[in-house]
Amino acid sequence: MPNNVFLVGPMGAGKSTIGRLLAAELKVPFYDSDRVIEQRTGADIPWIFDVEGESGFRDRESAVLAELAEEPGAVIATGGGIILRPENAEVMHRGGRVCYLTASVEHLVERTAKDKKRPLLQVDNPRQKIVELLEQRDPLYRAVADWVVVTDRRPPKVVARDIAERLGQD
Ligand SMILES: Nc1ncnc2c1ncn2[C@@H]1O[C@H](COP(=O)(O)OP(=O)(O)O)[C@@H](O)[C@H]1O
Ligand SMILES: O=C(O)C1=C[C@@H](OP(=O)(O)O)[C@@H](O)[C@H](O)C1
Ligand SMILES: [Mg+2]
Repeated sequence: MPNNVFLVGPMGAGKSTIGRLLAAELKVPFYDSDRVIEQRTGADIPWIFDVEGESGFRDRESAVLAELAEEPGAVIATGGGIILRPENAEVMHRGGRVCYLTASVEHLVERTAKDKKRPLLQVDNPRQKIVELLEQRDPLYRAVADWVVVTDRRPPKVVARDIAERLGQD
């Protein structure tokens, strides 16, 4: 039975940042599904969205997730849209435990404003887009998650330790 930890949640929740720290804390490998998709494609995410569309990106994302879920014990940061395809929820359940990382809209807006690598947020009103995505996706994150961790006003290292402790209790 694989014993991976999957981090799910909205853009800016800290999945990539906290995932890396959590893996170091647990001394297990770390994978960020977005980075693996970019390696396999030989192009970055904005290029994939531009040329292949969101559905092309989702196809690649599901294939990479299925591959990473075969790891025996790793921390896997997913992209914010991983829960859009129901089969991905199944794959994560079979592959280990799922932690839903989230934060207030204010924090998500602030944390995602710094770079332009998220195609879905390159709109006139990213805040409104974040709110809409959360409304659509929050129930899906909750449905797949074994537990929820709020990252507001807590540095990534503290959140990583909190998750590591929680994993040790299970
Ligand atoms: N708990 C936190 N407190 C403050 N800043 C954070 C926190 N978690 C992440 N960040 C910052 O927010 C930005 C987005 O984080 P990232 O890990 O890429 O999120 P995600 O992968 O969930 O989209 C990065 O600049 C990161 O340093
Ligand atoms: O929410 C989404 O649909 C997406 C989130 C991104 O990952 P992060 O959640 O790590 O920013 C990345 O997969 C892509 O831009 C699409
Ligand atoms: Mg990320």
